[in-house]
Amino acid sequence: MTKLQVAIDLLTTDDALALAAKVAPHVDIIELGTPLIKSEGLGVIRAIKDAHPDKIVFADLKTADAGALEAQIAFEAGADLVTVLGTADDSTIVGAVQAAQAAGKGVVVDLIGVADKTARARAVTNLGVEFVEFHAGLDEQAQPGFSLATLLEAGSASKVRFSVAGGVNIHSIEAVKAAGADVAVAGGAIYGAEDPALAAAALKSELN
Ligand SMILES: O=C([C@H](O)CO)[C@H](O)[C@H](O)COP(=O)(O)O
Repeated sequence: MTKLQVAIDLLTTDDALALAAKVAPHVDIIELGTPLIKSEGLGVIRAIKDAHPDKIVFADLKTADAGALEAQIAFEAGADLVTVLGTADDSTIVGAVQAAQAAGKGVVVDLIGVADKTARARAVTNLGVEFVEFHAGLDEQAQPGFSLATLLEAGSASKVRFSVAGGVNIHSIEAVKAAGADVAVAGGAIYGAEDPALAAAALKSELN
């Protein structure tokens, strides 16, 4: 079954905790967004893991270098999964994977900015990552003509374990599931909703 991941792109630990409390019953994975971690530091990872020990806590580090070190400090702070950029050198990904294996945790490779996402997804899967994120970032989503469909086609073609992030919402989540994604990531569709719990529940029900 496709899991639901909420991406918390808010800027304070208090706001992240408040949102997580509302949506946790409806999601499988709680993601601390890159801007949140940059704003609050690793303490926000510990705060969310302490509040939700039963959830998979995903630290969206978007690591580009020093893979082992960055992964290790996030795992020590309570993260279960960390992201490394697909544009990083293979040695950075391997370093993070080694830190994950030592901690009994996992690495996700974020394909944001990668030209041939399908080929890179296959290559990094061979390095031992948990899954690969087919991701169109917030800036790419804002470009005229952006389409999630291209991302879904690339994910399906990869034949590896993958998640999809790129403005996934109630209108597109069924297509994400149909594409064979292991995880559907939704940020703005949940934290930007008038009732985030209701929005998360509606997204989850599309995946069941
Ligand atoms: O990873 C993300 C982005 O780079 C900012 O950190 C988002 O969390 C991801 O794109 C999911 O958010 P939505 O696109 O708003 O669904």
